Amino acid sequence: MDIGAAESLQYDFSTVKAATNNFSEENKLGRGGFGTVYKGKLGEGDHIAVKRLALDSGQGDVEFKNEVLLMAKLQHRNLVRLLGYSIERSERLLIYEFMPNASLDKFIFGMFFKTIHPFEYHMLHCICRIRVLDILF
Ligand SMILES: Nc1ncnc2c1ncn2[C@@H]1O[C@H](COP(=O)(O)OP(=O)(O)OP(=O)(O)O)[C@@H](O)[C@H]1O
Repeated sequence: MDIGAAESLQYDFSTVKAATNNFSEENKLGRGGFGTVYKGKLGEGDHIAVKRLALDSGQGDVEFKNEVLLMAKLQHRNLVRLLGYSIERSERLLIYEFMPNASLDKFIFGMFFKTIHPFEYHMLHCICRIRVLDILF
């Protein structure tokens, strides 16, 4: 793994915590198989979506950073960008660009892929979270 590249994607945990108003209920966007997602805003910058991974993932730091690096390298106009990650003790956060119409993507993705196995569905959905607005308009 390119440690330098991984470190450059790392966000300060307290900054992300503050950006999501301390992971407040009001900032909650939804919950998936791996944890809860919160809306946040970094300073005067764009909105972000922060996935707070469930604490019992059992994944080591190196594996986690490897996956983040891999996901961050996947860039396409119809893929939601992973901006970075944050780690503090057992806490792991994934920071994505915010998609205003995220709830629609599940519906559309489901229409196309609902016949495949749930695990494959989950993996595909993780990789291909669709930028619904881009596709529809
Ligand atoms: N980048 C994002 N921008 C805006 N909302 C998001 C974003 N990512 C996730 N969400 C919201 O958070 C919810 C949970 O997302 P998450 O990716 O954790 O799980 P999921 O897609 O519902 O299921 P799975 O865990 O099986 O992938 C989504 O349904 C969506 O409403």
